[in-house]
Amino acid sequence: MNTTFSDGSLPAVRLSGVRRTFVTGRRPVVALDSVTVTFRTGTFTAVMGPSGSGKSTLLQCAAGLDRPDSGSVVLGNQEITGLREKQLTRFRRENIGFVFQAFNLLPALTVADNVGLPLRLAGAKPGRDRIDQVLARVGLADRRGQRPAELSGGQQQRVAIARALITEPTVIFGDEPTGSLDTRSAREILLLLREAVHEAGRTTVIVTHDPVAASMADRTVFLADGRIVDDMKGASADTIAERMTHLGAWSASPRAGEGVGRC
Ligand SMILES: Nc1ncnc2c1ncn2[C@@H]1O[C@H](COP(=O)(O)OP(=O)(O)OP(=O)(O)O)[C@@H](O)[C@H]1O
Repeated sequence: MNTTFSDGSLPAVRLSGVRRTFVTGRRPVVALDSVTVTFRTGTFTAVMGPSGSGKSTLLQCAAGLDRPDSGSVVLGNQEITGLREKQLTRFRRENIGFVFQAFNLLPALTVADNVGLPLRLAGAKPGRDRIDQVLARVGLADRRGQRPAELSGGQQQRVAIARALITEPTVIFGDEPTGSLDTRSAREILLLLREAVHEAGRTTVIVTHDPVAASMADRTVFLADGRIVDDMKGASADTIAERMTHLGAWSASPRAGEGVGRC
């Protein structure tokens, strides 16, 4: 059951006591250790932490792409951990938008067909006006007939954002959405995500290694060893980078020091 915050806002996503363990070798790896966190409607949150701290697992569980061993995930008013696979797939299609580091566009389809794909998969015929409207929002109105390979990385990611927006999802999840982009394109993508939050009221949660990207979110949640160890609102890139340094992020990560001051 969802509760309302004192300012009247609703939680878009609530994870309660979420635990996720992977067993591959002899010892189980606890990727998430009783994580409880709420993402409010109309907010932009960045999830940071050292490599292997559980960021992607958190995102996957929150988005219903992975199932926790225990605990609950409520998206809007729907508890998703108990849904059967078919119901979950349908729920994801209708309520969640995804943006991945690798864009995940279909190369044989035009930009317009890529953007309309989530509606087609849901059995609806995407209207041309609707697609054009969303493409205009990401600044690609004149690219509707092109194939992804004819676009830059930043433009491809803008197509992926348009595809995520077309169903007007409750939540947009991004797993390192700026990880493959140059500084300028990364900033443009983050501004678009911010616009989706602050102008259209979407809730957005991204995983990032970049303190500058995180500083463009309203809030940064820090993970270490599968637990939430800090939660900052409106922090600067320097403050976020310092926190990451204290978590041993740069020394433990193969991406040592990467990201600071990227955007
Ligand atoms: N499918 C899997 N099978 C086995 N172990 C996994 C699996 N997925 C994640 N893990 C383990 O769970 C832990 C958390 O992984 P996760 O990918 O969530 O971390 P992360 O913070 O996103 O890391 P990175 O920043 O390097 O992408 C790691 O120890 C990882 O090896």
